[in-house]
Amino acid sequence: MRRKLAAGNWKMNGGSVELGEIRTLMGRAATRQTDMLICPPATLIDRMRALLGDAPMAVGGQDCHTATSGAHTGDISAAMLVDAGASHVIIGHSERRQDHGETDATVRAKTTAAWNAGLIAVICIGETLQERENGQTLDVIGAQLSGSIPDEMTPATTVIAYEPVWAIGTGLTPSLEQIAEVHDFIRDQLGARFADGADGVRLLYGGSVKPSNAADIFAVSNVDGALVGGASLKAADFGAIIDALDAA
Ligand SMILES: O=C(CO)COP(=O)(O)O
Repeated sequence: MRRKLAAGNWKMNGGSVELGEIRTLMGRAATRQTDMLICPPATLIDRMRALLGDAPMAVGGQDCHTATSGAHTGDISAAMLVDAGASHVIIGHSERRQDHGETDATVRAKTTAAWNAGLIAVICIGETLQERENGQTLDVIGAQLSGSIPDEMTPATTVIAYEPVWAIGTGLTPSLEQIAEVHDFIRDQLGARFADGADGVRLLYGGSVKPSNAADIFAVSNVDGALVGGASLKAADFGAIIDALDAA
């Protein structure tokens, strides 16, 4: 049985003030029906981990470099994220693919770097609106899966987030049937490629998840949780999403 996971991606938002929002979520972590992960900006990882103390909430980065160290101004290695207190890292978010030209090969190399440092990789995939309108969604997802995930994948080290690019920050979401189609497809693809244990990999849906649509989305087959952007910045909203996941 896969444990559910509520993951928040703060993106390039949040500072000392927003950090305090975490306190109100700490009580919910005690229920442990749903695993919780927050990925704040790298500047907050250390302080967030310290603030959480022993609370069973994971803290993650939003990206890491492929190299372990070296002359890469502005970049952060996976080992540095671990040193700051992170246990997870988001890799291949569509905003990184778009803004920084990250390809499936980049995502694959970063994932290996993350694993080598002991991090759990949250690998993001998803189609653009044009790709969906062209009927290419499953082809795109299939190619991203095979290109982005290294052969050494295990359920313990990997989470996959399906985030349709056109649903991110837009208030738009795919229909429940469309979400089911993609999540079932991802599960099948993983099963075909990774005989052992692919069934244990958690599949998150991301893209305009909010309290009002969370319960419906979490009832969809092969949806094991959510990767939440905007709504994860407000403790009340993220808490309501966690509640929906707990009840699913
Ligand atoms: O990109 C996302 C999470 O990684 C989703 O963002 P929103 O929840 O703001 O649409």
